Amino acid sequence: MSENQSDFPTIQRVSVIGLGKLGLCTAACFAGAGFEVWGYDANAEVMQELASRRLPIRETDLEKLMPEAWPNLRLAASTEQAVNNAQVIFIIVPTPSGPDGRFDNSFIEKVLAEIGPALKQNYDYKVVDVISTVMPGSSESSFLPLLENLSGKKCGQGFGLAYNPEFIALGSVIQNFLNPDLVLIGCSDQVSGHMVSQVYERTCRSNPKIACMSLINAEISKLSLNCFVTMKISFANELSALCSAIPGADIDTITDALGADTRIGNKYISGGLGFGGPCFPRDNLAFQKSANEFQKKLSISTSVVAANNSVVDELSDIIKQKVAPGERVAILGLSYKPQTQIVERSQSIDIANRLSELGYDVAVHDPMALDEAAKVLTPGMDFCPDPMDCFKKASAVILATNWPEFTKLDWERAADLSRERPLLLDCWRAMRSSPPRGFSYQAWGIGPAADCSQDKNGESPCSMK
Ligand SMILES: NC(=O)c1ccc[n+]([C@@H]2O[C@H](COP(=O)([O-])OP(=O)(O)OC[C@H]3O[C@@H](n4cnc5c(N)ncnc54)[C@H](O)[C@@H]3O)[C@@H](O)[C@H]2O)c1
Ligand SMILES: O=c1ccn([C@@H]2O[C@H](COP(=O)(O)OP(=O)(O)O[C@H]3O[C@H](CO)[C@@H](O)[C@H](O)[C@H]3O)[C@@H](O)[C@H]2O)c(=O)[nH]1
Repeated sequence: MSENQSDFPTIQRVSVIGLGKLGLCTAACFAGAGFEVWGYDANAEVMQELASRRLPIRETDLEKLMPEAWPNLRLAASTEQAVNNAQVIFIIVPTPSGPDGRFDNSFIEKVLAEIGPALKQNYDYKVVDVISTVMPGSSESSFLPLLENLSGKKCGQGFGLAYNPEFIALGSVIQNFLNPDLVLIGCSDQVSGHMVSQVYERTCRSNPKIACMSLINAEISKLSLNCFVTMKISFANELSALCSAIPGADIDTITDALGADTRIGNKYISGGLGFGGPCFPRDNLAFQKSANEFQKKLSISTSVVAANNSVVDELSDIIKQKVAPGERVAILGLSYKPQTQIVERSQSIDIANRLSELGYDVAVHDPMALDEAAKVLTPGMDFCPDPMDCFKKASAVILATNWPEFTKLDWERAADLSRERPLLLDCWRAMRSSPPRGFSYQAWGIGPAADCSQDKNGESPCSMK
């Protein structure tokens, strides 16, 4: 294959199959960059909403992007039409984790079963690009043979295959998509790699590194990257536990210094409650499972999961030491991170359930996630749409998810409603600079001598960073 750029087709038309939380944002970003985008989702309600120019999902900046995107966004009537009308076909359907921790490819395979016959009828070179997170080895062992069988064409000659996972966090999907550090493209052949690269070169505003590699290397890279980041998070969280036990220690001072070393970097070392959500916890398990299939063990990844699980033990131990079972513990924040109603694998939920099992009277509040939380919390907890109701006769309050709203609560009233001087356990040190009066304030990651409520001059040593 020649290296001459003019040998590669210019990309003007793409399609996106699966218009969910990631897919719709992807389609909007490509359309906003000027591509003709053909979107298709199997859910008729999603298609109806979009046909009426309503957004079926909420994501920061999506609405702002749509005036540029709508004119280029077309709705396909079927997968077949999405294939016929595009040069690159992006697939972003769910890959739920099975009971053994492996990602399930059945949604992708269902889409490929429709794409294969459509490729057969087309004579131009099209690239099928899987964005959904998959197990290493899926492209070569499953996707490629399926497409070859159904299209009657050879991959790399009659069509191309790419695996091109995204590194985007919910709540900042658009920002992350348009300004990535890295675009990862696994491809079956050089032409496919160039075709997919072109789409990102035109769409991304951050001039990212575009890493083109084999399909298997991209599959391993995706899981490695996420698991490496969780290792950083868990390292900082273990350090937080250690600092909590050492007089005078301060996690924020330490991680500020560590983060200044560019070998470490200052992102994802907050020292908090631990990671949850629909991605990180699943990725570690899938990575371990994948290694097992090659008769290898990933001891670091295993330890990361154990360290992440231990945060709940550490925090419930603090409560057990200071509050007797039967007393009321208020938990503020249930979603796995602020600004979302997603509670999947949320550490806050795990803490609430643990304390309830231990016999505490648990009251919960979240600005957005109460309804979702009700589906996964142990029955019998007190659900408080008004956060003030949580404080009534509470002996302890855990600031679990770092919603900015919580620092702005009427803390004087909260203290009045609670029992005499309740424990306020601040998992993210959100209120360390001005701990509310009337509470016994304990910031996770701050050693005992720096306990803000014990300063003899009436000043807060926690503000002395
Ligand atoms: N959401 C994230 O932050 C994120 C980040 C990185 C990677 N991912 C990965 O992206 C994939 C999708 O995640 P999501 O959060 O967008 O999921 P989602 O459930 O929000 O959306 C998936 C969409 O696919 C549609 N769909 C299912 N089967 C289909 C079919 N046969 N044809 C057409 N449409 C079909 C569904 O109707 C749904 O709208 C997953 O593999 C996930 O792991 C997600
Ligand atoms: O210093 C930190 C930073 C994050 N977290 C936790 O980590 C989890 C994940 O947070 P975030 O990365 O903001 O959200 P996700 O939407 O889960 O995004 C992750 O998962 C996606 C799916 O794989 C990837 O695409 C993203 O790159 C990756 O950041 C949350 O529970 C956070 O509270 C910490 O505990 N400490």
